[in-house]
Amino acid sequence: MCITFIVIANVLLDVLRNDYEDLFSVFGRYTFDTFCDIFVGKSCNLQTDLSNRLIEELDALQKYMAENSVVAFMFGFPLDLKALLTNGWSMLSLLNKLRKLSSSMTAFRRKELQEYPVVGSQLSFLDAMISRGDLFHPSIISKELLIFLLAATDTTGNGLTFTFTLLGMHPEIQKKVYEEVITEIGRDTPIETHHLPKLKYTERVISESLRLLPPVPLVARYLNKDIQIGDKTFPKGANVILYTHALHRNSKYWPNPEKFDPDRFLPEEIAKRPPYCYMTFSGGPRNCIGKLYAMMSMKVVVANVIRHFRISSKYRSVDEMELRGLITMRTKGDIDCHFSPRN
Ligand code: HEM
Repeated sequence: MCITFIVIANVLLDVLRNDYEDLFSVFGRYTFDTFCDIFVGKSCNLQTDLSNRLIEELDALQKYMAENSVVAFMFGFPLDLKALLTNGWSMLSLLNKLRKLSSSMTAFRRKELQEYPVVGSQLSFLDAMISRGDLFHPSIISKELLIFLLAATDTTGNGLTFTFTLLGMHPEIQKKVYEEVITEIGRDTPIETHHLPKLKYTERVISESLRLLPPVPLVARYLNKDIQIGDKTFPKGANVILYTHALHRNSKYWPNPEKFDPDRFLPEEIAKRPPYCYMTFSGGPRNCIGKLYAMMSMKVVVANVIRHFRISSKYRSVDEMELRGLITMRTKGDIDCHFSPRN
């Protein structure tokens, strides 16, 4: 898996050397390409094929879905009529396009597997589902694939965009990450799986970035029984939103919460906090299944990019970013973060 991240992260270096439109799309394209290789077993090359607008379309879809569901959630209507009339058709046609994409990926892989069977660790996630027809009915395989595609792409892509921006805002922290990467891996040595556990400071930086700017700012639950919290009862049947973004800025758990301080994630500091005050990947039985995959992917990219580029940003505090929290969080417009090649 690590080798796929590396190969695709090397293409990313070329992307960053040239002009690009929007940084969220750049990292979204990287995550989508790794997803296709690892989960589907098919290269998609979105990083180089800029005519393919899938990442931008995913963002538009999210906007439409959020407009509909937020109002539905607030007023209990099944859908917001105004939003539905203005963008309902676009939303449905984008959803349909994604369903078709996921079905065609499944059909493609099913055919390939018949012609060139693969076994064991060579199986992609999709191959594994296809080859276990006893567990996965064909009709649910492409739906599962689509859920993973949606859950994996924006989240990791936005997390990377925020991490680099925070590194650009904090040159002293950037220097420490650079030094760790050069000491533990070197400038040109290909990154391998065994290097990753050594990047302890880099990992703290990523965790802290995901605290301060969580790519998924909230999680939702439907209560199937009454829940008592302190002196409040939340009734059965209610929809509840847990606002991760606010929890991560609560000074009771995170002193000076707006400060970017990776040492909050030193083992001894983690031990001082209740575990559920860090909800980037949610918690409990329905937490994020892709957490380790995401952390591995992000570590590879941060290490590979930082040894080739200096990063800068004009922001002096996270308050200066105009954030837009829908299903995932990003900035309203372009984010200010720049990459200049190291000599
Ligand atoms: C930085 C990157 C990521 C973040 C911040 C993130 C965060 C989350 C959060 C907050 C949830 C909601 C869980 C809940 O409702 O309690 C979730 C669900 C999920 N995530 Fe992630 N995720 C990330 C990357 C990934 C990746 C890379 C994958 C796939 C490889 C993935 C797959 C999933 C799936 C399938 C679910 C649904 C789980 C379920 O409902 O049972 N995520 N993620």
